[in-house]
Amino acid sequence: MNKVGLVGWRGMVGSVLMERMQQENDFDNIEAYFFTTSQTGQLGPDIAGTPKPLLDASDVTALSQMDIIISCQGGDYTKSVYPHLRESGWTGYWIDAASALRMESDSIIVLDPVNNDVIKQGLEQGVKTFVGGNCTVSLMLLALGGLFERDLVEWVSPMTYQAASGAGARNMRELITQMGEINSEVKSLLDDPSSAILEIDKLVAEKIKSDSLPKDQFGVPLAGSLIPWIDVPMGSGQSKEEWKAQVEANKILGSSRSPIPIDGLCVRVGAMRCHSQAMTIKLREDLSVEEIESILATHNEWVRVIPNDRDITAEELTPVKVTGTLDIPVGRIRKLTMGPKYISAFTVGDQLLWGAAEPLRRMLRIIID
Ligand SMILES: NC(=O)C1=CN([C@@H]2O[C@H](COP(=O)(O)OP(=O)(O)OC[C@H]3O[C@@H](n4cnc5c(N)ncnc54)[C@H](OP(=O)(O)O)[C@@H]3O)[C@@H](O)[C@H]2O)C=CC1
Ligand SMILES: N[C@@H](CC(=O)OP(=O)(O)O)C(=O)O
Repeated sequence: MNKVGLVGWRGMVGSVLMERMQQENDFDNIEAYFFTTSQTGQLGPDIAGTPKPLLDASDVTALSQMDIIISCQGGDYTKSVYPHLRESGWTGYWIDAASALRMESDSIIVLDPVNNDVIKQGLEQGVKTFVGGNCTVSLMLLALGGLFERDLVEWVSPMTYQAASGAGARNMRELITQMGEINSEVKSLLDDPSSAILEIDKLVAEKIKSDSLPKDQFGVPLAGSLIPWIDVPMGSGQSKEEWKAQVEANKILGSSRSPIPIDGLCVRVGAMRCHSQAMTIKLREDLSVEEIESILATHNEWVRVIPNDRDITAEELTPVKVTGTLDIPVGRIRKLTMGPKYISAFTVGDQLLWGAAEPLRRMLRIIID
């Protein structure tokens, strides 16, 4: 059995990965070793047989005993350990959630329902580094996979509504705390049906703007508001999150032709762990909505086309419906007034599952099966 080293297993992405690996009995097919950056020697998780002491995640000699390493520890860890490990002569498989190695020429961004052929070809050619894609990119490609597969997309402009989880566990806590504090501020007025809504609104606005609202993580309020910027600025005027859409999507697709333009604005909203995206798409052909729906629905087993109906959309095409599942609903598909080749679509996906952990878990299975 392959020796598999797990780094970052107790973080948010890592915990979701552990859960999925248990659900799919992946531990039956590997010899698991748990590493840590902060708890060396402490007893590891009760996941894969008898708990063993945790190994030091900075110990290149210990890491190099592994056939496969999966890291959900983050980009700083990858940058500090990966080069030394490779320099030491280690030729095992490195599977990573962090963005650090995504655009390297000797790595493949993994999303096997979309680029299984690229992955298989890479394995045959001896590629050993496989990285999960940015969450919004992976979720968009799973939703629109059918159109990309048939080369029907001339360009896409995704406008995102990204959940707090993308910024980390502490940010999720901060969002809920903000929500609670805002509610507390007007609780007695809310309980009184005859109270004036404008008074409630005034107090809520004052609370959101006040210094007493906790905002150490996001820097500004998120509850009752939104943040139209994610990650650092690029010289192009894009945020880094926006820049990733085109470069990563085209790398995943492995297209040999000139890159498909993919660009839009990325916005943080007060959802917990599901990212949503409203997309304007220019197709290369004038297809009927029925044809488009059929192409999308048959691409992979997780995508679900939601009819462009008000009640069904409100029930099925929301973060609340999708959270904790591998479903990728895509709806609001209709022709736009700009012309017959312009369509809209809206999609939602769990950014910790398909957006982070699941592509890594599936890559492990591709290697070991
Ligand atoms: N959050 C996201 O949406 C996505 C994240 N990623 C990538 O995954 C990386 C990890 O992200 P994420 O899982 O959110 O990071 P977390 O902050 O949840 O976990 C990272 C590490 O922090 C350490 N840690 C310290 N205190 C705790 C604690 N109380 N509970 C759990 N872990 C603790 C753990 O390392 P140790 O056990 O060694 O101390 C853990 O592996 C990111 O840096 C990013 O590169 C990729 C896609 C999406
Ligand atoms: N940047 C994403 C989460 C993330 O970790 O992305 P990446 O894996 O590309 O660094 C978000 O904030 O929603």
